[in-house]
Amino acid sequence: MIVDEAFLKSQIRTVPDWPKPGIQFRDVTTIFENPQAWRAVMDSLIHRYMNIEFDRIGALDARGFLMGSTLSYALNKPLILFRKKGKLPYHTVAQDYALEYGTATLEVHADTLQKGDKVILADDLIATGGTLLAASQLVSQLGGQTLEAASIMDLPDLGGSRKLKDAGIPVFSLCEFEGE
Ligand SMILES: O=P(O)(O)OC[C@H]1O[C@H](OP(=O)(O)OP(=O)(O)O)[C@H](O)[C@@H]1O
Ligand SMILES: Nc1ncnc2[nH]cnc12
Repeated sequence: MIVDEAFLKSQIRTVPDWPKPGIQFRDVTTIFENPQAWRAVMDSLIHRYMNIEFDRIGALDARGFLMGSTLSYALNKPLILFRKKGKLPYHTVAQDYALEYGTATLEVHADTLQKGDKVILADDLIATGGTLLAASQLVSQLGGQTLEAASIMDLPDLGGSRKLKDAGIPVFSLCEFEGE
């Protein structure tokens, strides 16, 4: 089962000029508020990963937490939280990255992975790819491997999915906003 792309796109709100002029903000809160759309999104992702061998789900702060949590529950896999800087209490490893509208640092607990672990990363959206690339660099730094990066939507005009693929990270998105 895979959600219909046109239906999914129609359920995502676009907010022009937020948080900065020129940015078309793709607002996924409208998916979370819509049980039919949210269930279709999560059923699609669960279906994709239910027969694949992997060890952990990595969820990206903040909207990726909702996807990662649901996948972890449904597939009975450990959940790793990749958090924005300064939120995790124990020993961490950190990676700086650039966003469409700023810079940030992602952290994860240093003992969150075992060497050789295969990880599925989950985030709502791929724009420049900086966030997912930073998470996959942290996975590699800890001796793991990113099996795939899963997102609800890809914004290919910003080049992120291409950048991830070029870095050897397979990408899966349920819909794309291209040239719009
Ligand atoms: O592909 P990229 O250019 O890295 O952009 C994608 C990231 O940007 C958004 O998060 P944001 O950093 O705005 O933070 P939030 O989830 O805390 O709102 C989105 O949820 C992704 O995590
Ligand atoms: N255009 C966009 N819409 C929503 N979230 C984003 N994160 C980075 N770019 C974004």
